[in-house]
Amino acid sequence: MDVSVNEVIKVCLNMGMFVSINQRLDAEAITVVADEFGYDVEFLSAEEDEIDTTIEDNPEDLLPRAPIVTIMGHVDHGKTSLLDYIRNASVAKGEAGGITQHIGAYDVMTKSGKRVTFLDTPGHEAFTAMRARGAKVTDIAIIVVAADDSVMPQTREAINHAQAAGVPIVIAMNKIDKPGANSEKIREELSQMNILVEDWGGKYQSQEVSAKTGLGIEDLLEKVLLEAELLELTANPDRNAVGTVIEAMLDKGRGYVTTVLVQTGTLKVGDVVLAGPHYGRVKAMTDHRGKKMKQAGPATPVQVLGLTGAPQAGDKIQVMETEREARELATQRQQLSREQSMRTKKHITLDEIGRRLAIGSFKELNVIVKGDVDGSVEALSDSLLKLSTPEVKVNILSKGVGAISESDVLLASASDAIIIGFQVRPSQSARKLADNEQIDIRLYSIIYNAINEVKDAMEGMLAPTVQEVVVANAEVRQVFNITKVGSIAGCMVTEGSFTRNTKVRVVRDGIVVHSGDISALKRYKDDVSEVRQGYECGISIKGFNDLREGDNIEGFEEKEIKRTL
Ligand SMILES: Nc1nc2c(ncn2[C@@H]2O[C@H](COP(=O)(O)OP(=O)(O)OP(=O)(O)O)[C@@H](O)[C@H]2O)c(=O)[nH]1
Repeated sequence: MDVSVNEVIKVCLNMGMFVSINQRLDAEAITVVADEFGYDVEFLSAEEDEIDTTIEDNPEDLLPRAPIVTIMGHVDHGKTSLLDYIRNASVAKGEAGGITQHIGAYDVMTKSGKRVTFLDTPGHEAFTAMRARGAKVTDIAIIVVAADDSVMPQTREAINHAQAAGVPIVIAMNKIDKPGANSEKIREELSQMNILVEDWGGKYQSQEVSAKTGLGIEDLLEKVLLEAELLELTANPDRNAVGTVIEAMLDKGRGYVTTVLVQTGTLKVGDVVLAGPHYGRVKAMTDHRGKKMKQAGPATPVQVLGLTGAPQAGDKIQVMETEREARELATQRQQLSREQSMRTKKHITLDEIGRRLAIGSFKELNVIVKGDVDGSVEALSDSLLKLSTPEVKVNILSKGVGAISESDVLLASASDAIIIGFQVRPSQSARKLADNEQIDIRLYSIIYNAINEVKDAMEGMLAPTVQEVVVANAEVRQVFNITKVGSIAGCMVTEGSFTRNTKVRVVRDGIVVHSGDISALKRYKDDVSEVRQGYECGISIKGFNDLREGDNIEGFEEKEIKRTL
């Protein structure tokens, strides 16, 4: 802007911001300061802001590359077994020698001579955690369903997570060797969630497999390859490599060991790389059998030695021209991340919708719905979908019964969604993660309120509303049933304080089982007016005698919240 630092500082001070010359301003402050001097600010996205890793490739330089596959599914349906079988089967084909190591990813050759790369951290949590960090690695998801079991909650979740990411799905019906296996039942159950497999005239490929005997696994890989062909996956091997960090650790003998999945270009021994806030020169590379490699092309997983620290899974890694440039950028990133750990990135909230509508950048509202019973989840999801307007589309990314979990919060973070809970609560860890990630979790006990609030937000007119604010929490440690009085819960107040007038909710396994008022609040035998955090007390609840050990009693107040749009 061609103004002196002192002038900038003066403007900041006038706005009540006490800044120093070394301080970074946030986007909002920058806009205001620039405006003072008659400038408009245009923000580039974080990636554009740094170095250009998206060098345009000439179409003629692009060559087909192997697909990158993640395996997801319900607990014990055979994700790990399938990954292990595929890995070991490829060793048997004459490549034996090295001992297979779990380095986070591996690639195999199919019988038809094509390569497929697998991410070796099964499960949708890992998949979505990467996505939440901005890394898009997976091309295709294999959803494993045990044919002797059923489509389970985590099967549904995995499908939702893959779909939210726009990643095509291939179904593997596993454990087909077992006497109780019934793949027809699985097809039926999948169809109920709109996943119609090809055998039933749908678009989803599926394959019966056994991770124990290997039956059907070659066919499964061929189907994955077919799916990959439709995606026309290409990359330019003839450029500086860019990839994603899959995992990293400190090895006593070898220093920092980083598993990298090269996505484009070719990574070579001797290259200088920048990986998140770390850098280094590639000293050596090995594949998942410990075999030394001189170079690694697109879709190849390699273990890299030579970095100065351990980047996080999902960090981007890229080749730099000079070590000096890499070091400077690494230092800059370390400083930025220190500063940014205080701020968090802005995810969508209901209150934020009005602002985004006003600047015309709001086209889709992504929602995750959790509820206490199937009926209410369906009713709520249907009504929310109907709120779509020509301007703003409502997408239900995922819906399900049960407490709001960490995996829900991760999905919200990866897909910029809000979470709506009906008569359910977030688990402790989910609440913490949501705080960190700044995810808007809205809890309702009346469907009508949920729909109205979202509707108002979408019309850009969230009126002042009454919001419930949790003011106290207690754990039920013991329950006494006293004739004529009913049940009294012996509790420990773990947060805030309860008074006799505090409204309460009983939460069991994340689901609200009762809402109402306290009828008695006691310390030992005496009635008291207040009990604070860290104290034990007895609580009984008006008209509710089903208190159980392990329940949580949540105290809340209704506060009028003024919306500022
Ligand atoms: N008979 C039979 N058993 C299988 C098959 N696949 C997996 N199993 C068994 O099922 C159990 C669970 O398999 P895992 O591979 O650990 O399942 P997973 O989905 O990775 O489980 P988590 O890692 O706990 O989520 C193990 O005891 C396996 O031996 C199969 O095709 N046939």
